[in-house]
Amino acid sequence: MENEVIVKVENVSIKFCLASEKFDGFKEYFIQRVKKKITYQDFWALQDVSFEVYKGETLGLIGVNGSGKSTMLKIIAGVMKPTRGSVKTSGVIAPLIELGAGFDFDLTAKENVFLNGTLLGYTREYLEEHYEEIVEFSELEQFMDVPVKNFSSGMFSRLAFAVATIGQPDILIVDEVLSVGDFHFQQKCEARINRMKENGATILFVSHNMEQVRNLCSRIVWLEHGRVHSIGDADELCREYQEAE
Ligand SMILES: Nc1ncnc2c1ncn2[C@@H]1O[C@H](COP(=O)(O)OP(=O)(O)OP(=O)(O)O)[C@@H](O)[C@H]1O
Repeated sequence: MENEVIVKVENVSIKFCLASEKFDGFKEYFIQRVKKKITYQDFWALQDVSFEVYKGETLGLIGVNGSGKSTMLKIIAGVMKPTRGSVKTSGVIAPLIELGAGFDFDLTAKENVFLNGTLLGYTREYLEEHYEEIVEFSELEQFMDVPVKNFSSGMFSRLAFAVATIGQPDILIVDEVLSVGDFHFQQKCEARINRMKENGATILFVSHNMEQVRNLCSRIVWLEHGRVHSIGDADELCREYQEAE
């Protein structure tokens, strides 16, 4: 169906309570809390954000640091609940948000493929079937029996990306993960995302790399201080955004 809405974000706002003081540790925080000496301030990270994502499109979220992009993606992924408003999604979502969040550093790369893959919802059979593909994509053939605590951050990210992207989700959420790894690996990641796109996935993409945003996205939602600044064509808004920076 043409222009089928697959993600509908309606009047989303989210409030965080920020402590007005900083504490050196939990003990100090606890004492001050018991003494009722802590005051809290409301901070609205997103205010009244609405937009729609159409099936098969790649939509980019842009905005300066702290404008609310990651928070918006986490709400769409279901990791956070909005204080007000609603998000409706249809289909399977693969969130590439905090890569390797479920990894156990004492386990080997191979053990982590099965641990993390299971956490991401893949069955053991599916993981066994795709194991070689994961190893090949991450280019870590010689390191699969090494505990991941000995991995460099690039090696770690390569493995985490390879595991997280073996499926074909309906909605792929990509938050800054293309900045991981070296240039060669970034290109491989971009190609894999493009393949998912060709296979019909709808993609929500956050990056500070405007070239990547232009390459992958057709439409943009530009956030400013947690509000929608504008929504429109990727080339046009990327140009305007870069000129405003
Ligand atoms: N769990 C939280 N508790 C308190 N404040 C938070 C929390 N998560 C995010 N924030 C605040 O919400 C605002 C938006 O953060 P967010 O990470 O969504 O921004 P962003 O646009 O993704 O930034 P960046 O480009 O730096 O990744 C920031 O001011 C951040 O400090």
